[in-house]
Amino acid sequence: MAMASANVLLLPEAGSGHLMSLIEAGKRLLAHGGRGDGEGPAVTVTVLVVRPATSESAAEVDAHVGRVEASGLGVRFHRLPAVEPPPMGCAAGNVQEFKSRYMQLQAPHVRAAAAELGAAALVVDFFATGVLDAAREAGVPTYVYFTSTAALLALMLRLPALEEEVPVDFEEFDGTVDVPGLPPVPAGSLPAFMGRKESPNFKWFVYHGRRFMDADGIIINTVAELEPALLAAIADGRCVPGRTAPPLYPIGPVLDLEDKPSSNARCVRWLDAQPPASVLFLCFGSMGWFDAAKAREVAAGLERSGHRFLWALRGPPAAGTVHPTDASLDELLPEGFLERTKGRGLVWPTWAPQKEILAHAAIGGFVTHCGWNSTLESLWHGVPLVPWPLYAEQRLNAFELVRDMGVAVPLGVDGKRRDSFVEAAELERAVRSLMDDASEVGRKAREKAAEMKAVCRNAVAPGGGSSYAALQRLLGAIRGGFSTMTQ
Ligand SMILES: COc1cc(-c2[o+]c3cc(O)cc([O-])c3cc2O[C@@H]2O[C@H](CO)[C@H](O)[C@H](O)[C@H]2O)cc(OC)c1O
Ligand SMILES: O=c1ccn([C@@H]2O[C@H](COP(=O)(O)OP(=O)(O)O)[C@@H](O)[C@H]2O)c(=O)[nH]1
Repeated sequence: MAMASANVLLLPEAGSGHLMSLIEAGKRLLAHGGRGDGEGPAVTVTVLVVRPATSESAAEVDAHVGRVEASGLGVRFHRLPAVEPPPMGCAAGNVQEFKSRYMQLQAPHVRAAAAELGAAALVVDFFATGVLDAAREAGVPTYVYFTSTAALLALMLRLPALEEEVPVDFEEFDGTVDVPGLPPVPAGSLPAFMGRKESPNFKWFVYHGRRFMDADGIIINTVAELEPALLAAIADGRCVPGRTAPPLYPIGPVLDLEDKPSSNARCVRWLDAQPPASVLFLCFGSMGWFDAAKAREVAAGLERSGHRFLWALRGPPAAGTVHPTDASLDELLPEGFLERTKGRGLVWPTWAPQKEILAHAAIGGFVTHCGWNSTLESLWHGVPLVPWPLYAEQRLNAFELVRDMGVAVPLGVDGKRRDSFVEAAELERAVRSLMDDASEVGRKAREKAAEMKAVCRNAVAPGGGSSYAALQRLLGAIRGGFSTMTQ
């Protein structure tokens, strides 16, 4: 008798960044799934869409879901009923708690959807471990999809023990923290929201760290060869001694890398006229923005460095929103800056076509907020980095890029006394150290980035690649569990 397709349900966090990443992973499952032994595909993928709590986020999610639906790739969508958000806004300081509680409230609807849609497996965002029990009760094997690094995963697995081991709050701790697989991590490189142990955000990350161990597997957007020591430490049980970690599936880089027609944006055309590897690109993710005080330091640092640059500069979000606005250059930049740097620099005051820019031969370095997607995009194109972390887990990413992977040169960011502030002289120093031909530090970072480009591309190559193989193992596990369920 022919076997039915295994329907894999995906539960992304209710916002567009994590949703896009999980949908990309879903596309890979579909593409690798192949044909079943009947007429249809071996695997189908259905995204459970959680209604975001804000209208800003809902509009983004609707737009992205609409695009994927229209693409005809076969990803299906199932909208979960609306739930009343937890009684708190998305105010600064409680974001991790809000996301975790909001996802936990979806549990009854996830269980109902699993029954209605006939789930072979459920893959949940890392903010959604609060639905694991409901999935287990419904008898559905459940995997966590981790959108960030193996370093953050190792830290979160270690967090319940670290909470006991470190006698004070991390924000008051001057020492280093042991994350197996990383050099000792200075407390200042831990995510800021982990600063106080009594904060709900910290407690939720401890909770998620514990719950990851209950999953049937952890799918992670990294490449085995990018973070080998960390993945080995997790798999060998060094993060949670005495317990066997769930199987790990490093399937990255999970990025939307399809060839798209050129955007023909003016900033890309401007790059066409620049020499190879001569331009420094500065861009700070979907939520990074600068006030005039910070922007003036950047302008002065770039001007004094003498290097070419393309700077995607955004201004503060409008009241009640999280996304930056287009920059008002007159308000943010020092007088005369644009005239003085004309020809060797371009300030781009709106959303930039980042992937196309990083792919351009003129780009020689990237000053980044260290968002993990931006980092992977940079490595995919072999572009070395200058890390300027701003929010979420980015301080840890910055530490790993410099100290572990060696693909970045260090930048002194004052995150303790001043909110991620960088002095002009420090930026100038870091830019020179990456971009000057004579810089030994820069040469090493460029070499490492080129090595990582090869690593990323080899990983997804059909047949021998490590990410390709991890996807095959994952599909085998899902299909194997499914055939047992349907016998
Ligand atoms: C990784 O730790 C955190 C990530 C986030 C976070 O959450 C998030 C939620 C959304 O609904 C939409 C988003 O765009 C988004 C982005 C985001 O941070 C970025 O996530 C990327 C992965 O997709 C990547 O890891 C970047 O480095 C992050 O900057 C939020 C958070 O606390 C609020 C985290 O601790
Ligand atoms: O001006 C911009 C800013 C960001 N991005 C894209 O937005 C994503 C940002 O994801 P990341 O994980 O780096 O950071 P986040 O914005 O989620 O903090 C990446 O794919 C970038 O290419 C972009 O295309 N243009």
